[in-house]
Amino acid sequence: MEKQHLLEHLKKFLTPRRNNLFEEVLSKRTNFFTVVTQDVHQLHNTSAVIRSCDVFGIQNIHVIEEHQPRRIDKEIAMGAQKWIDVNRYNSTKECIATLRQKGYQIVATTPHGEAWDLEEFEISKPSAVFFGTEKDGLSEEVLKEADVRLKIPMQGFTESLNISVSASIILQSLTSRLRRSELPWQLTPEEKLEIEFNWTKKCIKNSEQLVEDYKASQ
Ligand SMILES: C[S@@+](CC[C@H](N)C(=O)[O-])C[C@H]1O[C@@H](n2cnc3c(N)ncnc32)[C@H](O)[C@@H]1O
Repeated sequence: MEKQHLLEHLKKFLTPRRNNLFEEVLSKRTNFFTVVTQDVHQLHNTSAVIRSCDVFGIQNIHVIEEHQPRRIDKEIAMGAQKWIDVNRYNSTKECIATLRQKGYQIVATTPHGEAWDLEEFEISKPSAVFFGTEKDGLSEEVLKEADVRLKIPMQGFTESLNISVSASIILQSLTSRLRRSELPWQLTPEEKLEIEFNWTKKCIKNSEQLVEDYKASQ
């Protein structure tokens, strides 16, 4: 309740247009699907995936950096990382365990072998959708651990799609079907409050001071 009051206070420092936009975007956000990248080499690829998460309404992305440095390309994400929760891991094992604990099935995307075609993939379960590196794809560890494998059917000579292109195609399909379904895909009121609070704070220059002043005045 205190956070709700604090948010109402902070919202006075934003324009009505900005506050309405936050509410509109939040009403379309989901945690029903979440995205995971595993040791992606090219920063612009990770950043492009983050940007697609924002566009398709995925609130959380999980970035595994077991063999890659911890950097995200701000320019290419076009500021999208400001609106998305980026969860970082040093180990694939830890990431999988965390996501399973949150109730996600593990979905490995791959251009090879036995896998569900995207349009036939059953969307009824909360899913963490894993994407692999540019050269080698997902590790054996993820492919073995996965509950389901998923592929975008390809008709040409090329062996695979670029990772960020495949993330966009998959997210577009999954989220459009999800929003047409009766599944409980929307964020909870608690999640919405937390996210709107963080977004609002990020848009106000002296937000920390305003929060302190407000608390002191109560
Ligand atoms: C450039 S591909 C990796 C190619 C790699 N040689 C391999 O064997 O997987 C990078 C990532 O994009 C995704 N991807 C690419 N093409 C795909 C397809 N047709 N279906 C599903 N995912 C795909 C997968 O996550 C893959 O790990």
